[in-house]
Amino acid sequence: MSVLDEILDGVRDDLAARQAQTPLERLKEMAAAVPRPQDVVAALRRPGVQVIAEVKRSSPSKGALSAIADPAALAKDYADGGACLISVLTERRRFSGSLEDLAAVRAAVPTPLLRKDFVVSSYQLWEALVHGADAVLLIVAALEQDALVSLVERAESLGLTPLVEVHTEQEVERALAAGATVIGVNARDLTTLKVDRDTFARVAPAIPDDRIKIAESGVRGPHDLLAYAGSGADAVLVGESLVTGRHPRTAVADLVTAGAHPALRDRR
Ligand SMILES: O=C(O)c1ccccc1NCC(=O)[C@H](O)[C@H](O)COP(=O)(O)O
Repeated sequence: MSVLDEILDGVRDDLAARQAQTPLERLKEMAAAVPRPQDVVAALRRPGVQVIAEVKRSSPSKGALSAIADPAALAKDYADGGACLISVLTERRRFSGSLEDLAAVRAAVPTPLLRKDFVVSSYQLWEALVHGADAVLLIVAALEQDALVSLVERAESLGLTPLVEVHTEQEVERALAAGATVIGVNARDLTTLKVDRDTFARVAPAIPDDRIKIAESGVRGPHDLLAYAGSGADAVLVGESLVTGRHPRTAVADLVTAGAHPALRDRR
């Protein structure tokens, strides 16, 4: 069984437990009381290469990364550094995240938020909405095509922006067939966990220019942002190097400064 399959098994078990505790109808009532999600596409279309900063405590590939006792404080650093979107991992077993982290970050910053999880059911979209997300990750490799299409449609109908994640050209075809506007190319192969920074340059040409292209994983600093930008990335998603570094606000600000270089503005 691949790591991704193991993660998905745990996600489904945890999801069943939450569904038993909070029926969908109750979640829908709660969603009626939260503001409509922000326009993430507009945020990602700003000039230059945008920075998505991730709240990530641990990972299957690296184990424990950072205790992050106060995810809201970290998110404030990210927002102050100029992140255009903050990604909050909510998967519990392998990433030590939670929906409570997402709600705490929502209460602390006005920046748009991405619920980063392994979404397999529309129930998780309602959870994302209730806990303050503006966008949700949908991983092509984790979903049959019918489920992907229906989750993209359902997310959009709730006002959530789906970030559809791919790793190969074939997965780009599936993302496009599902109508994805925002497509993330993950340099990490979720079956082997290996990071290959050349993945974006190989896969991104299959993504039409009217879509938003995000380079995910493996960004150690401005030089990696610039390399991804050179291959056409509109944004980069960064986790490990920010949570393991000593100065997350400065690290985000350095990335934002690199992404705002005049040569990278007005490329769209
Ligand atoms: O990070 C992992 O080990 C991982 C394993 C299996 C599925 C997903 C995984 N990570 C999610 C991500 O894609 C990253 O958190 C995100 O792209 C940031 O990457 P990085 O900057 O390399 O932490």
